[in-house]
Amino acid sequence: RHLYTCTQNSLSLIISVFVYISTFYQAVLQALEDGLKKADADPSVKAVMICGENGKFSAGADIRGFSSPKTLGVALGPIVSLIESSEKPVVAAIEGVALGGGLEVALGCHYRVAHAKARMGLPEVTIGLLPGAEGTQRLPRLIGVPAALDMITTGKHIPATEALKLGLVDEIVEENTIEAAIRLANKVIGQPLGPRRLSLKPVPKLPNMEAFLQEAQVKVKRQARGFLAPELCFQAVQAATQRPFAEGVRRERELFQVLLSSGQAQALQYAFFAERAVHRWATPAQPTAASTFTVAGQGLGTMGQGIVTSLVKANIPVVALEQNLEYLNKGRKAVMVLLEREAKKMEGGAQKLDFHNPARLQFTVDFNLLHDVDLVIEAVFENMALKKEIFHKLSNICKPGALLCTNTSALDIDEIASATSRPQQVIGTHFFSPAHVMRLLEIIYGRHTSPSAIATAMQLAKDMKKVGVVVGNCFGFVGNRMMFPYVEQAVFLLEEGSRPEAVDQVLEDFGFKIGPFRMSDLAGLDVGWRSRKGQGLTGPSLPAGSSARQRRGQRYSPLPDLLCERGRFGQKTGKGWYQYERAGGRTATPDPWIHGFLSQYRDTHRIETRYIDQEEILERCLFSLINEGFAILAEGIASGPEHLDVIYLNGYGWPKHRGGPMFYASTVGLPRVLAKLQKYSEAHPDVPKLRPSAFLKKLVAVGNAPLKEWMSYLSRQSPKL
Ligand SMILES: CCCCCCCC/C=C\C=C\CC(=O)SCCNC(=O)CCNC(=O)[C@H](O)C(C)(C)COP(=O)(O)OP(=O)(O)OC[C@H]1O[C@@H](n2cnc3c(N)ncnc32)[C@H](O)[C@@H]1OP(=O)(O)O
Repeated sequence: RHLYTCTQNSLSLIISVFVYISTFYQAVLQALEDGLKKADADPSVKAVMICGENGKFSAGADIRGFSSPKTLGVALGPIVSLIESSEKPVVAAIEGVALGGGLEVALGCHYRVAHAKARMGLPEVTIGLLPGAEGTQRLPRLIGVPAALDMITTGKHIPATEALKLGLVDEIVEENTIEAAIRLANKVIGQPLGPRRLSLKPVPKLPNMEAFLQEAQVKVKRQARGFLAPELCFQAVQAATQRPFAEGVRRERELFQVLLSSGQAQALQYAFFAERAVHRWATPAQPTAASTFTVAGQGLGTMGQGIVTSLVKANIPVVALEQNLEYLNKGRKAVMVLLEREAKKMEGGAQKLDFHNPARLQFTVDFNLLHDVDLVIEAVFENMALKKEIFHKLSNICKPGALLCTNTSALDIDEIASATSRPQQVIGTHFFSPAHVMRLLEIIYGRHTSPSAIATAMQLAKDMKKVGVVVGNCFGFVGNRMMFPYVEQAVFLLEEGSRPEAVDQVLEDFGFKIGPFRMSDLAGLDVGWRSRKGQGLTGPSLPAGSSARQRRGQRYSPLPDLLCERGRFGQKTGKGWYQYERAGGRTATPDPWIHGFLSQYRDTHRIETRYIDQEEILERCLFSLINEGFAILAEGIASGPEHLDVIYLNGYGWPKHRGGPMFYASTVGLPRVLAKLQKYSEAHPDVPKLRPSAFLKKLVAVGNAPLKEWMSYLSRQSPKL
């Protein structure tokens, strides 16, 4: 909004462009263009400095504006060229963030000065696009192909210190960035600008450029699994290595248009805002212990270790408790290994991990040390009796205001709370494994959980840099409840004639990192087996005379139980739905034993084997999961479809470029989802999860309502959501 220019010795005017989350970026671009032209034409102006406002350079374009193609990055390209071609040195003063179009503007400048705390990146790939304002052509010329490819295909934000090492910025400062940029501008007045114009520079050569690119392309393709943007980002950078600048820019624009019309960009942009909408979710109450928790982690198994590690990473003081010294020492060792690893990753960054200080992290077997903590996260074995015993003890020992959280993936929060004298302070916190890596935290409120307890758990998620999603209490909550019918269909498909590798392949082609059978093998088949035994579906508590393939009048497949009875627990035993090179091995190979076992099983149960095509595999698995999502919304277990999508994107490996299951359903079209469910349900009348939910039917009946209107068709919402 202001134009300062540097005269020989004094500062008179600076362009200050604020494009942080602005919906007016067209106006900003115009102002930038006008200001530059004015500065160029004014002989009293000797140099130009571009900065942001309020300590932020630019977060790039307003993502909401991407729905109208005319207002896109391509409009920025000529302005970046204009900056670069200026006859007066232009210096970028980068504070806060320089992202996307913001960083492309900085790349057009002849010099870049950054504050030590600034972050830079080209995150377009994460919203399904590529840097379309010549960034894919300038960045490799500045920092080389490997580093540029890494930044552009991952979209990662890098700290200023790393940017300096890469040569992305010329200088970093701890104090006033703008003054430093002006100093630099004054210093370079009169120096030749040719060598500072990135479009004129060759892309730095690599001795093995072709081999490097080939390898990089394979890696990008492997990781992308149908997600177009990383591959097209790669192609744009590759063009920089093969063509002159202007031709590279033309290629960049072509690829940008492909992405824009792919549908994937819309899905990713939906996901971006869905995550923020879930973050914004608030109860009328305030958190009781915001940001000053002392947390006790109870139980140092795999989950507990991850939870303690993420608490320490979040700079929250932790008391880690185990039931005996043997388990404590084992847990402590594992936590220390994780923390050392995390500390290494953070080396060179602004933040240090403080975990050798007993005031920050303490290990104990003494329950009484929990007396003063603000919040406890219990992470013991998934067993109701054990959890109730612990909650009873916690309720007696912890101070009156302390929040009691249980890490459970399916158990009833109300029943756990009933063991305490303070059910209003009991809440479920479902972490995902590995808990120090996975961002999702399902926060489950019970019948008596108070709004301030929910607010405190949300605050905890925020402090731990996790995506907290508040949901109601039901078996499996949201994520696992939707997962059950998906896995159930996968197993039914095996009964009917498919193979684990065929089902997995279809879902991996859809974009999941691993299909349901690889996932079961990884998680351990015994986990579900234990749960089914607990529910009386298999094992000794199964009533005598039960039919092998029916439970409570519904279709049931005993296949996973039969595998467990044979000791096939998955990766840990070297055999499950696949075979592995050894117990604990990770390379899954189709197992002829399983194929033989399945055909014998079909013979025994007189099931006619049939060929099942990819469409049926995909639809039965995904539509049954989505159908459950509609039931969850109708029951008021979640606030809206965005919440379900955020859970699936952050906790269940749902491919981001498909926007989440409910968004996906909206792109397929609800009438089609309904018609397919009806068809499969008629073919399998004993499978209730294929019966279309009443809410889905209603949305179709009102004319395929758009996703953002779905909730308005429900009369009942949970009072706590
Ligand atoms: C001086 C230089 C001039 C430069 C001119 C640039 C003109 C650009 C022209 C063309 C460019 C095209 C390419 C692009 O730039 S694509 C966009 C690339 N940028 C991004 O992807 C950044 C996305 N945002 C983030 O990563 C984060 O929001 C961050 C900026 C790091 C801030 O994080 P945090 O502090 O955690 O805050 P939130 O994420 O919660 O965001 C706060 C609210 O702001 C909304 N937001 C953020 N970024 C954008 C955006 N780019 N467009 C629209 N809205 C954005 C976000 O939704 C939050 O709002 P709400 O809670 O209401 O949803």
